[in-house]
Amino acid sequence: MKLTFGNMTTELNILNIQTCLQNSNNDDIELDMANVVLDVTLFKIALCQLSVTSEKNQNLARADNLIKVAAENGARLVVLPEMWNCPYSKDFFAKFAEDFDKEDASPTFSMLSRAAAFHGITIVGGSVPEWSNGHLYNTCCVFGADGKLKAKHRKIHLFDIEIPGEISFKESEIFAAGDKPTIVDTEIGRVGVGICHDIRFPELAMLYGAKGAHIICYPGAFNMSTGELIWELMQRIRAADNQLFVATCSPSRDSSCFYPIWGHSTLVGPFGGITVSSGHEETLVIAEIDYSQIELQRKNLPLEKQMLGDIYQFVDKHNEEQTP
Ligand SMILES: NC(=O)CC(=O)C(=O)O
Repeated sequence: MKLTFGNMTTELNILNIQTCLQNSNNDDIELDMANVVLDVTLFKIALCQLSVTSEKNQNLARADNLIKVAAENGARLVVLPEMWNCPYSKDFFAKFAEDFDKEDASPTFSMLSRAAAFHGITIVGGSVPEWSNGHLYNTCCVFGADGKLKAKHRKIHLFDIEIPGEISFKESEIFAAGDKPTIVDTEIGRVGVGICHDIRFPELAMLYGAKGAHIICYPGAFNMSTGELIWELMQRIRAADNQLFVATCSPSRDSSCFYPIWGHSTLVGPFGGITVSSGHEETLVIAEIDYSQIELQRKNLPLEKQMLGDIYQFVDKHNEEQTP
């Protein structure tokens, strides 16, 4: 297993990782953002770019282990990929799905909850297929450091694509779509959640930005065609437009499967620059997040003040209110 930091990929070596981390102090600061007061503004995030197999138990064990390594290396927020307990394939989604309301019957839910509590970390649990009331969803669970479920995001925008000769895939043939955005207060700040194709819809990210998100996490599994073209672009523009952090986490690539995945799990800062990005192999990416960068970027370039509300306005339909 490799570990990635900045431009460097290394065999797991704790000293190496830590000497590469930015030298910054740990002073807590208060952010003037949507009245959110945080007690942590500088912390490590881990992106678990997992290799996914057709053995669910193996996938769970791999994820459990990578979460442990991430926590041992100081990560306070761990993000998993889209569809990490199950191959990204219509042949597997229903077979691997779990009903989270029956916790005893949901090994995935139990493992994530236990790991979050044991390590005292926040986990954005990637996504897995969920059964609920006869429907199948592509769902991300967020667990707090006490192991309790904090939020559940069901992929809102299902990925239907038809590029002749390249790719044909219709999630809507098997999944039902989620019907609401997900923004949640955690120990490491206010987190907006989207799953893969959700990243293509700027309004969702704007909504999270307007509601004071510090970071948007997008577990994703972009394919080879769209991955090369726009995976990085999407993340950078969502971060730059909204002046916040964006983290993506993908499964690693298996070139022999029906849906080879692009990989390249990434952290982007509020200036739109890439903090760290992986290749396509299995890896654990650890990086430092400093929320004072959000404040700095917004002070240097006050987009919110420069917006022309009398010419255009963003309407938050979900709450039937206008923001900002
Ligand atoms: N899983 C997805 O939603 C894939 C996607 O968006 C892509 O472009 O690939």
